[in-house]
Amino acid sequence: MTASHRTTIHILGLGAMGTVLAIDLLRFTNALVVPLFRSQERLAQFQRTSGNKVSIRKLYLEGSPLLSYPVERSECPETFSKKPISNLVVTTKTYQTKEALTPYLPYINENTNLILIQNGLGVLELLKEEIFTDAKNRPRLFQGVISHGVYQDKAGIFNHAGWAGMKVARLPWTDEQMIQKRSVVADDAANNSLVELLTEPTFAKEFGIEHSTYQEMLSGQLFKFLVNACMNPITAILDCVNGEMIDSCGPVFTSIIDECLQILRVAYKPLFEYQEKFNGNKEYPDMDINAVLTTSNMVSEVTRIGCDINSKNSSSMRQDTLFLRDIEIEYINGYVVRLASNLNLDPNSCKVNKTIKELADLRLALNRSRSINGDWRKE
Ligand SMILES: NC(=O)C1=CN([C@@H]2O[C@H](COP(=O)(O)OP(=O)(O)OC[C@H]3O[C@@H](n4cnc5c(N)ncnc54)[C@H](OP(=O)(O)O)[C@@H]3O)[C@@H](O)[C@H]2O)C=CC1
Ligand SMILES: CC(C)(CO)C(=O)C(=O)O
Repeated sequence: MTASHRTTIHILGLGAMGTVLAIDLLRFTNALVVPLFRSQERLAQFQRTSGNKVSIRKLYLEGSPLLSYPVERSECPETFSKKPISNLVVTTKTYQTKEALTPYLPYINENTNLILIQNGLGVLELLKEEIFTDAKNRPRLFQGVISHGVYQDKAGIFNHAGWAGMKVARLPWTDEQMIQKRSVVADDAANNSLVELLTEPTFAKEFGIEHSTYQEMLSGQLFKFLVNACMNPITAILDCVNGEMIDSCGPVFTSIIDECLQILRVAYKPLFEYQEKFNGNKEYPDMDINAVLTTSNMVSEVTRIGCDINSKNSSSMRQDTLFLRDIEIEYINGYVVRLASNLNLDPNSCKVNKTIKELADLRLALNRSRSINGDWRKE
């Protein structure tokens, strides 16, 4: 990339994740960062209340400084320039993806780089089956598995609480492209404008970017999925802070993880067979997935990451149930239930995750009903 060249990157979903990414792109690259809002009203609100600036408090830095950077351009469907989009980041909640993308579909084509930065699984299937159904006009797709932790406080300020990086890889549109050669990574690093931007040395170091093959990213995505499949619904259902359940969560985590892994092993068979087929072949990276994604290892990893490292955190799903917002359960435990059905597995094979999903939905419904009808326990 020449010094004068400026990459434009649109961000659809300027919430916690959109903001943490936008700030570091503005700090460490010369990219033109363009947030896309849902409506003229939300765009005007951003311009009025923030003075066209994105801000975040870096809690992990000495003195917790509040960083603010001006945004040169921001748009919404009504004001959009109607030019093709080169690079698009999607940082909405998973269940908001389709609605958010719809107004911009005429400007997304086979030359667009689209990166999903979201938790959970299932959005790839949604893009294939409901959004980009014409195989000839599909964007180049990427996934970011992000482990940074950001929450919005009562004053509306985003707080970057945990620095933990992001794994990035190109997503395959077909199952046959699931296992990638190292050359795919090298080619994108040299020729793809989005990857070039995300791997610019200063930005990549400061944001913690790890660019890899799909199978390497996927193993990290399944790992993170298991963390979310345990931590998010259980903290929401019990209405507790992550660390409060550290001494007693082992049995329920074991049931959730064991069932998820049995289903994921069928759905992602090429990944679980990777080691015996590809390790030792220089064209592919070596991986040890079967040592990492075991029930006992994952129960201790989920407990360590969820309840110990994030002990003082309130999970994103619990936060959503407290603020009466929709929850991402269909893309976490609900995803495993849909997989079991799509794979024609015995309905009993997903009964733990089905029950956990139903209880999380019930928790949200109960909180919503109490906000209207009052809390009967206090009467
Ligand atoms: N927060 C965290 O620490 C982490 C979050 N994640 C994952 O990242 C993803 C994003 O989460 P997070 O950033 O926390 O979510 P937020 O709710 O903070 O942000 C979502 C943003 O999307 C915007 N949005 C929704 N619908 C539209 C639309 N139709 N058009 C334009 N913008 C829209 C929302 O705007 P509006 O206000 O108008 O609704 C909001 O600004 C989730 O999948 C989450 O699980 C992953 C790791 C950590
Ligand atoms: C890691 C964890 C569970 C931290 O709370 C998280 O990812 C979330 O809250 O969504």
